[in-house]
Amino acid sequence: MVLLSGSALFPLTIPNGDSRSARFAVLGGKRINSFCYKQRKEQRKVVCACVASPQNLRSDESSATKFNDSFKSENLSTVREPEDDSDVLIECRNVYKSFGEKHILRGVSFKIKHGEAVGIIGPSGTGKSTVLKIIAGLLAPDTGEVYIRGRRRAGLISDEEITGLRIGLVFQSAALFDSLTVRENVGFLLYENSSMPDDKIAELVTETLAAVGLKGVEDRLPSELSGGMKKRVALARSIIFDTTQEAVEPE
Ligand SMILES: Nc1ncnc2c1ncn2[C@@H]1O[C@H](COP(=O)(O)OP(=O)(O)OP(=O)(O)O)[C@@H](O)[C@H]1O
Repeated sequence: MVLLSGSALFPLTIPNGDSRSARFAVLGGKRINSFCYKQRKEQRKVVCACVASPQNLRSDESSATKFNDSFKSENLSTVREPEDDSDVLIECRNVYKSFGEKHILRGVSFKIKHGEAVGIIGPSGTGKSTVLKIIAGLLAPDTGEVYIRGRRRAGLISDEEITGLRIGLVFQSAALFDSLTVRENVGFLLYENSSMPDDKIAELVTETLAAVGLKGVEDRLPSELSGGMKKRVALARSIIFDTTQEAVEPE
């Protein structure tokens, strides 16, 4: 599962997406239509894409309230309610999150089924990335619960042993290691935590980069890439993380 965060990720093709449909939930604004993209592989992914309107720069409490009202009442919970809860991969139940006096999330509830693609759209500062960070386990909610495959996620990333599930989060800023090449960035987890031979890792890196539309950049440093290329490299890194679970040795 790969989560994407940030408006600058678009337009971006979604590799290996298998969703039959995708949904958008809108934070702090009007809902737009769901969209579909073509099935390309059997592998299942959930992609949460956050898109904020660049001209609507609000981060105050009123926009947060709107966001959550909209989020809860007319979007994720009602666009397409899963008929069968056994197929629910992610559930947020009445999640609240504040930063100091800023009440960002106020009772966010939704379910995402296995294989669905969901986008969260809304003005800047309304909490889209915060939702993703809570799902990924990088932030703990103040109150409320997050369930992944029916198991409660209690907090930060190290707390979970949810069998067979890894979450890759592509940040708005690509968060690459500046001093490592593209190959080393994308293959980082495998170089550090697997016994896979280097040439096999290099091969996987090249394949995954090709899947996100990048060829021949393996030996470049992040500083030699454009902003969009950096994001694709970050996406490739998340995909490798997602697709090579068996090769990675537990710490
Ligand atoms: N660690 C933090 N400490 C304090 N405030 C934070 C923290 N993380 C987020 N915020 C605040 O929470 C609000 C929501 O942030 P978030 O990044 O979730 O918004 P967003 O909807 O993803 O915005 P954008 O579209 O601009 O990326 C913002 O006002 C932000 O300043």
